[in-house]
Amino acid sequence: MMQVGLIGWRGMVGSVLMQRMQAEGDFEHIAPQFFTTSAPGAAAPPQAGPGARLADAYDLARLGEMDAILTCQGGDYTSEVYPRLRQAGWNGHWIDAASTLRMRDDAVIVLDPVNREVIDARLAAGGRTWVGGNCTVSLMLMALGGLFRAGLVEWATAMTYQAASGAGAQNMRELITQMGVLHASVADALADPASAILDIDAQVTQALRDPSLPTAQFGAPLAGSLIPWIDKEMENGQSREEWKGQAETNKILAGEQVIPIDGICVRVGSMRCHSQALTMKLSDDLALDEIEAIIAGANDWVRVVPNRRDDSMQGLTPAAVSGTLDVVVGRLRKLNMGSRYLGAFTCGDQLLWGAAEPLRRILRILVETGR
Ligand SMILES: NC(=O)C1=CN([C@@H]2O[C@H](COP(=O)(O)OP(=O)(O)OC[C@H]3O[C@@H](n4cnc5c(N)ncnc54)[C@H](OP(=O)(O)O)[C@@H]3O)[C@@H](O)[C@H]2O)C=CC1
Ligand SMILES: N[C@@H](CC(=O)OP(=O)(O)O)C(=O)O
Repeated sequence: MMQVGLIGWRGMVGSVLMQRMQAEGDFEHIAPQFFTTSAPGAAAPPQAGPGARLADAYDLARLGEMDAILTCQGGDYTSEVYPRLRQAGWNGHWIDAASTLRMRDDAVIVLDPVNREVIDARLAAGGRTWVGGNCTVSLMLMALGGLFRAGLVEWATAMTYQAASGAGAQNMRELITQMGVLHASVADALADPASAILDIDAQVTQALRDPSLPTAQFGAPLAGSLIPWIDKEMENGQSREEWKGQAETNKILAGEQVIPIDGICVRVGSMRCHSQALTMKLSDDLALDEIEAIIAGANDWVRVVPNRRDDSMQGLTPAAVSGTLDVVVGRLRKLNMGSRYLGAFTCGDQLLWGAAEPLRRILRILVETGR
């Protein structure tokens, strides 16, 4: 059985990964060894078998015994351990949630419902480094990969509405705490049907701007507001999250021509679903029902939501898809700019297809192909 080292398994992404691996019976096909950066020697999760202990995630010798290592520990861990392990001659499979290695030539960004043939080609060529994509990019391609793969997208803009979870567990907590503070600031007035809404609004705005509102994680109020910047600044005026849109999409698709992709990435008060409003220029003037069929036929998880008010309000939202593997696409229509300009709105769980699921699936592919 394949010896698989798991690192970062108790973090937020790692916990979702563990749930999915358990649900899909993945542990029956591997011999797991759980590692830790904080508590070597402590009891390992039950999947490791009776009496199993956590190994030290910085113990290169122990890591080197693994056939595959799957880490959700973060970029600092990858930067510290990956080069040293490879320099020491370790030739196992490294599977990673962090962005650190994504753009390296020897790494494949894995999203097998979209780029299985890229994965297979690299496997056949002896590939050993597999990295999950940026959540926004992976979710866009799960939603609209059919159009991209059919060569129909000349360019695209993605205007995003990204969940707190993309910034980490502490940020999710801070969002809810902010919501609570705002509510508490007007709870009495809310309970009184006769109170004036403009007074309530003024109190909420005051609470939003008050230095006592907890903002240590986001650096700004998110509840009752939004934050139009995600990740670092690039010199060209993009945020790094926006830069990833074109860079990672084109690497995943591995096409011959670069498809221009750009947009503005915005953090909103959603818990764990990223949404995106897209404009695409198509290379062909296809009928809308043909477009919908191409999108819907691309993989088993994408679901086209009819462009109707009720369907959109009930089915095309974080509330509808959170915690599921469904990736919904709707608001599909030709825009006023012309018949080759398509509008779309998509939503998906950023901890599932945006983070854990592509990693779980590449591990399963490695197990099944015996590479
Ligand atoms: N958040 C996201 O949406 C995405 C994240 N990623 C990548 O995944 C990495 C990990 O992200 P995320 O899962 O959010 O990170 P977390 O902060 O939730 O977990 C990272 C590690 O922190 C340690 N830790 C310390 N205290 C706790 C605690 N109370 N509960 C759980 N773990 C704790 C654990 O290491 P130990 O057990 O060794 O102590 C854990 O593995 C990111 O750095 C990023 O590179 C990729 C895609 C999306
Ligand atoms: N940056 C994403 C989360 C993510 O996937 O990041 P990365 O590309 O570093 O894995 C967000 O904040 O929503």
